[in-house]
Amino acid sequence: MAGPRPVVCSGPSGVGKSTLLKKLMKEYEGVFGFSISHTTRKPRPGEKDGTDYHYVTREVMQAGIDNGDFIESAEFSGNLYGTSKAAVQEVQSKNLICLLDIDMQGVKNIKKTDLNPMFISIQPPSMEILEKRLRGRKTESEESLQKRLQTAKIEMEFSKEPGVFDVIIVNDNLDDAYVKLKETLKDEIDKVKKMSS
Ligand SMILES: Nc1nc2c(ncn2[C@@H]2O[C@H](COP(=O)(O)OP(=O)(O)O)[C@@H](O)[C@H]2O)c(=O)[nH]1
Ligand SMILES: Nc1ncnc2c1ncn2[C@@H]1O[C@H](COP(=O)(O)OP(=O)(O)O)[C@@H](O)[C@H]1O
Repeated sequence: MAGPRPVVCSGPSGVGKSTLLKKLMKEYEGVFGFSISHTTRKPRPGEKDGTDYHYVTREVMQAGIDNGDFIESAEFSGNLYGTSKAAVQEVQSKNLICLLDIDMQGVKNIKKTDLNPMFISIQPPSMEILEKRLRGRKTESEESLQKRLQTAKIEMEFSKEPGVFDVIIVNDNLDDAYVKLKETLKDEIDKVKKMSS
């Protein structure tokens, strides 16, 4: 039987998706499970293979895609990213709320599947603040940063299309955005807690 309804979080690079999702998983251990995507990008300092992503070569990833192992996949800023069927099944088999952190193309493609998640858009207060956060993270080269900012503009336009997202959260003050995220997910959190008690 299918578990609780999955949750998709999407938004431009540097907006704070990972920060918010990590907070959520820390506070609600045993409620949420992260869908660990595959990517061809290199791990950043502090990122762990099998926790943040499965880091693979383009050849391995493409073979998996050709083999039908992925629910969706996309090219983002020169790298491949994708959600494997196994990643989602792993979380759902434990009856946890499956959290997916995916880009705009992933959102479009997931809408064509029967996953039926809640779609949440995380937005920056402004493009200036987004750039400041991305620079402050110190993970990107100038070239990668510019690419991400270009894509961010397209993602921001997409998020304004009616009916794409169920909820829009502006991540200005982190604590406020986190409270809004928790409020959005309150009913699902309560359901999972009740089932496991
Ligand atoms: N379509 C899709 N996008 C993904 C997947 N995993 C991560 N992404 C997106 O890829 C983009 C780049 O992710 P990442 O390299 O970790 O950079 P960050 O967003 O700046 O932390 C982000 O928009 C993620 O949401 C996936 O499995 N599928
Ligand atoms: N509300 C916020 N105010 C200030 N800085 C933030 C806020 N949310 C996240 N950050 C910082 O912005 C940077 C990008 O956040 P991150 O979670 O990596 O974004 P994403 O996963 O969306 O790419 C990180 O350095 C993070 O600590």
